[in-house]
Amino acid sequence: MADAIAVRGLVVDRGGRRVLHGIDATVPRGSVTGLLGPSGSGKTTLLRAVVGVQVIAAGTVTVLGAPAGSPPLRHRVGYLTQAPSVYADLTVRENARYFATLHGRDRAEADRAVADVGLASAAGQLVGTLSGGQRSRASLACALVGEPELIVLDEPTVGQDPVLRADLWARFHALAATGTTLLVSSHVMDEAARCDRLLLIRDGRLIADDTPAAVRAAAGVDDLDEAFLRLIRAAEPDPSGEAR
Ligand SMILES: Nc1ncnc2c1ncn2[C@@H]1O[C@H](COP(=O)(O)OP(=O)(O)OP(=O)(O)O)[C@@H](O)[C@H]1O
Repeated sequence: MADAIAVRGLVVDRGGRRVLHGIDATVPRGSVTGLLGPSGSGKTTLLRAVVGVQVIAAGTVTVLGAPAGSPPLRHRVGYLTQAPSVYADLTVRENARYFATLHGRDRAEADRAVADVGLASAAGQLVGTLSGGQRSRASLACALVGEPELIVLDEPTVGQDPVLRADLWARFHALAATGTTLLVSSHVMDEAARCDRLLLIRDGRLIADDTPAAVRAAAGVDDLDEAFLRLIRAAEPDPSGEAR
């Protein structure tokens, strides 16, 4: 199966500082791949490079066979940023229908996207009056409504309760089963366990690119939380300055 994303030697500087140090990674089509790592490790920067909104210093990012951010990808890639990107003065339904129109989708598809994120009962509510978690789901509906082939989600489940989180993950896997590729960043380890593959990043370097089972095996523990801690510690330089 061809890869949906191929990242080769990706180097990114932000604010005069190197934040990605030569990342090599692939994301298979039709999978849910989790991007995990401590705060500030470079997850959002990597996602920005994949959707083509990040200036890069070196390397290549190929998405669905084309250079990241190139015009043919505009309707093929969906991106959910951490900051909600919906219109506060429109209702949830109006937002979804607006984004649906941009992608040549009809009203029924917009309404289905709203229902899929559990917002059917708030469809007529102004986005500006929603809770933070609801607003983030309204953004998610707008990112999904065009049915892009690749969906890049930056912490889509922050602020959601456990039942909603489980529903959203079921939705992600249902999309992957139809051939859609999802790349999802998260801080939450129980979400890592739900992924087909994991990319673990620390200080701008990839320290694991594998299945959850292989990550557990590599660390020698069953608990994914503990496995990540071990892999992160193993990648830390020891006091003599040598990598362990
Ligand atoms: N606009 C910016 N200007 C300068 N430095 C930035 C900018 N945005 C991010 N950085 C720095 O780049 C590094 C990586 O940030 P990034 O947002 O990619 O991390 P992250 O893993 O997504 O973090 P979090 O989990 O907290 O969202 C951090 O050190 C951050 O301070």
